[in-house]
Amino acid sequence: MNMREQALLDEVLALLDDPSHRDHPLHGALERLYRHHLEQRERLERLISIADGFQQSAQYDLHDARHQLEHQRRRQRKLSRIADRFQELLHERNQALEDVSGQDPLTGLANRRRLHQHLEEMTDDASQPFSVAMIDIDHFKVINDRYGHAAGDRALIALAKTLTASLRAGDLCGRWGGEEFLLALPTTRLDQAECLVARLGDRLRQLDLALDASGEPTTVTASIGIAEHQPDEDYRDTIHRADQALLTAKREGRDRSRRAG
Ligand SMILES: Nc1nc2c(ncn2[C@@H]2O[C@H](COP(=O)(O)OP(=O)(O)OP(=O)(O)O)[C@@H](O)[C@H]2O)c(=O)[nH]1
Repeated sequence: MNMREQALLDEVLALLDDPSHRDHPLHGALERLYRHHLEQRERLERLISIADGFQQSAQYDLHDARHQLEHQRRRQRKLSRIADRFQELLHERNQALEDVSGQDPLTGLANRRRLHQHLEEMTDDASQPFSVAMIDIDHFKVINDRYGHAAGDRALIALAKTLTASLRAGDLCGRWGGEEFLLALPTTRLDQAECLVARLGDRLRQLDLALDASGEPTTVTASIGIAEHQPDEDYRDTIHRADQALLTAKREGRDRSRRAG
């Protein structure tokens, strides 16, 4: 209540208390008005105090909710860090297992590590010539884009099967990475390797990957680079030459093989 209001009320109360005004005709009405005003003021103060209470409790609730939300967020961030680390560990472990087993997990073919070991052994046996062939499936990205990654995986498995089924005993087919395969062909001169690779190219071309829902055959072609190991050559250099020949095959239009010089 402000001071002016209080002064007015004091004045009214003094008038009401003054015995000389007791018989005044407006005395009763003024007294009722005064009491009514006091009651109204009391009610208003109660309402204000209830509203204050509500506001305070709402502030507490809001503060509490913010606190809980922040706590939840911190927990979520921590959990997601743990999950990420767990994924990393799992990945590292799988990688380690894959390395040890020497097997590509998708196709079951020899992995890159195993191919290295194998070629190193072949190089050590200096009495035997050998050739390598690097095979890269043409436009494989289109398969993934058109039919999805899972279908792409199925296609790689089917291609790997076709490759291994077409090889001679003693030949090794491995997955060099992605949609690239490497053949290690013992006791094989470049001409023989070229014949073998031509046969493989035909088989791959004829393979229906059966990915199209309409029943239309899905086929692919491959580009292949071949190189014969040279005496005293590091097998990595032989692979490099096969890779260069493969690039030439790609450049010259794909679906063909090229010999390394
Ligand atoms: N589904 C699946 N796709 C793979 C895998 N590894 C590699 N790829 C895909 O193979 C495709 C390779 O694409 P590019 O390197 O552009 O080669 P490309 O489309 O075959 O074209 P060219 O080699 O130039 O004829 C990419 O779409 C990769 O995602 C795999 O393990 N699974």
